[in-house]
Amino acid sequence: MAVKVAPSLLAADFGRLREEVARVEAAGADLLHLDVMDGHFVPNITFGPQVVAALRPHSRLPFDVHLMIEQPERYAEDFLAAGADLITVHVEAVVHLHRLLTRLKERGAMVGVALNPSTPAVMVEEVLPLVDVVLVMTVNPGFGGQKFIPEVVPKIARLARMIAAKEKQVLIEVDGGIDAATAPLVVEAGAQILVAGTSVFKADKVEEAIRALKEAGKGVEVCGRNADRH
Ligand SMILES: O=C(CO)[C@@H](O)[C@H](O)COP(=O)(O)O
Ligand SMILES: [Fe+2]
Repeated sequence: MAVKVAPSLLAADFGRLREEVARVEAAGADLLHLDVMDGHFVPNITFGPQVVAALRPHSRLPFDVHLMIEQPERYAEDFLAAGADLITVHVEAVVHLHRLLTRLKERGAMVGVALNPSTPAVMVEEVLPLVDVVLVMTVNPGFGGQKFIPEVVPKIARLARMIAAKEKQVLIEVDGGIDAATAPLVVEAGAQILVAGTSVFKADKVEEAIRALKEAGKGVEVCGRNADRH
């Protein structure tokens, strides 16, 4: 499968969100990554479902909503109603994860589970049959423009092996500090969706930045086989 690129709106100009979405869509983005932060789970606050709903009519891209909030079970359905296609919750933020994922799947959503850099891969093993995506944070969540944490790469490979053993299609998404230099490392370990904020929105040429991320995936076999090297 070709690597997909999900520009993170966190690095966009918040005064011109609609134009910024159009800019990355025209430049070849595959999904739009929307970071929701509550000032509790992470030390930063972004936006709520109203912003997602306001952007929804202006883009054909699948909306990939990354909830960095406590008690996501209180708000996840509001984001679905606002137009999220894929909704991702942090395993560290939910007590009854199986219940929440089941409820969201029943609503027809694509669902993801996210892991902070310090959270082991095994924390998602029991819910793999319920999810479409595992989001591996390659920075500590809360801010854009942080430095990629290379120690997370072996966890991507472990997850890829875990998924291959279950014979269920689950995509691995990576988020934080992804650019043309770090993308090959995560793709080789098994990542299939690359979230990129700074390296896309702050690039001189957005189209070239997206192309460079996709190129990073070419010639690298993904998902499981290369994972054995780690
Ligand atoms: O979820 C987050 C941060 O918590 C990310 O989605 C960032 O927005 C990625 O930004 P860059 O590291 O690519 O600048
Ligand atoms: Fe994110």
